[in-house]
Amino acid sequence: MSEPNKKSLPIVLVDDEETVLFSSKILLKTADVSPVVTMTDGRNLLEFLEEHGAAVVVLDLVMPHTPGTELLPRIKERFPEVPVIVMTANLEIEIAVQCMKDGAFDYLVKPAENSRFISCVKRAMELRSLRREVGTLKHYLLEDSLQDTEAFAPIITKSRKMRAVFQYVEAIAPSSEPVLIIGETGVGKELLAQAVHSVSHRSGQLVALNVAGLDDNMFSDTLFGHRKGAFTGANDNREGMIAAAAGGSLFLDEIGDLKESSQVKLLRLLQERKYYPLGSDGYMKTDARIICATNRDLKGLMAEKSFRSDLYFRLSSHQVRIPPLRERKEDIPLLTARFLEEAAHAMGKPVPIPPPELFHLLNTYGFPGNVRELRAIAFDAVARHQSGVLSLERFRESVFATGTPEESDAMQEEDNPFKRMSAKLPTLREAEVLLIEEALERSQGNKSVAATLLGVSRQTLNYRLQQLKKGNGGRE
Ligand SMILES: Nc1ncnc2c1ncn2[C@@H]1O[C@H](COP(=O)(O)OP(=O)(O)OP(=O)(O)O)[C@@H](O)[C@H]1O
Repeated sequence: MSEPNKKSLPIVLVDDEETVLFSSKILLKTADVSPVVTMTDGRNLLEFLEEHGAAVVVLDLVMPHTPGTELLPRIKERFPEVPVIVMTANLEIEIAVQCMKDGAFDYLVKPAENSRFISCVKRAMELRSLRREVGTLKHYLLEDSLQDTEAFAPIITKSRKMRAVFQYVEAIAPSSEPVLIIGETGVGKELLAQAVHSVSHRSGQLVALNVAGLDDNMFSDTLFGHRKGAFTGANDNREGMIAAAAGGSLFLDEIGDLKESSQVKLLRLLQERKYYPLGSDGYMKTDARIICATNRDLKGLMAEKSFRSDLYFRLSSHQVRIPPLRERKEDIPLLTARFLEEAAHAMGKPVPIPPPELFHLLNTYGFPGNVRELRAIAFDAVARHQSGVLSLERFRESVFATGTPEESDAMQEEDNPFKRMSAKLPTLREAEVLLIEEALERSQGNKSVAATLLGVSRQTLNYRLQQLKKGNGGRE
């Protein structure tokens, strides 16, 4: 059966006794299980499932028109993904065995104990949601397609790795479990968090909070809000961000920097879906989906005991890693073109033409600041540009000569290859050969780019190459 949409699928109760239906519906509602649809006649069931689908079917076995024993095999044949719980007043072990053979999820004897009934329905719902997720994942992996391209439109990419990320995000969209987005700084985690929210079509809004640097009180107050008089200066009730995210998503950025005392509170929120505003004895409930992101190594932080492992495991039910830009270089031209255009519009200049060798040059670079760094480089180049074709030299300066002071120091101390040489230094000629070879390799043989990397003109590089070929290393 095709999934009709991503809304919550109903729990369908089928029983000829209206009173049983009524009390079961109320019972499920009080346990937060909804939506519930009831039917007194099993003859309409298959048609209903065809049209609306179901999370779970609870089926009475003894009914006048179509007994549950007849319906069960037909449901399993046409809708194998829907778990069916069968109920009967008679405890007949042979019927139970037959139902389980026919694919029933579980078997309950009427009148079923309330807690057993609820837990059975909840387990069946979990199974259904897993089947739904696996089904969607399979569909994406086989079809390589996205249903909601709009949601991902702000993320510019043609990388297969990113496409796989989108497919995964779409597959987990209906789930209400948290999502953890990891990746280096500037890879686009916040953009992806927005896409996770858009693709899940929740009715509420996306509310974002950067938790780095928040002490525990600030974290609790910002997230959970407070009641009037909770502390000095709390003159009014204030709603927290979690309330603003009702029906939507809460994005917690820099989660690796969350203080340990706040980690406990977040864990409780995730587990119980409840929170206490500061100064309140009564709890509030939330249905907001939690999306977290970090560029820190959470496993490393767990090993150092600065990030709780129970929180990590709770957060990472759905984990998404965004690859760094150097692992998807095919995105560099697209992103550069977009950023040059954006920069030109922002600065009221005509969109500049990138020089043909630009992408070779950019491909040689590792982009530690990822897309954010590329964006900054493009904006800087446009700011300094006058007209026509952009100067490759401008990019070279941005890319290779704008290391931070710390980076320059590190270069002197650690990365200077000569410092590590215990034996004799290479001669100038040897060093020149090595440098030229390395530049040509990095630029994949493109001489203009190699020359730019070496800080000389193409003519000079050609001249040096000719001299080296002749074997005189440039001696006149
Ligand atoms: N694929 C992309 N297409 C367009 N813009 C992008 C893309 N990826 C990132 N950006 C832009 O790069 C900048 C950084 O992205 P973002 O803030 O999402 O990164 P981040 O991974 O959350 O970084 P940090 O870890 O430092 O918070 C933003 O201006 C964002 O719009």
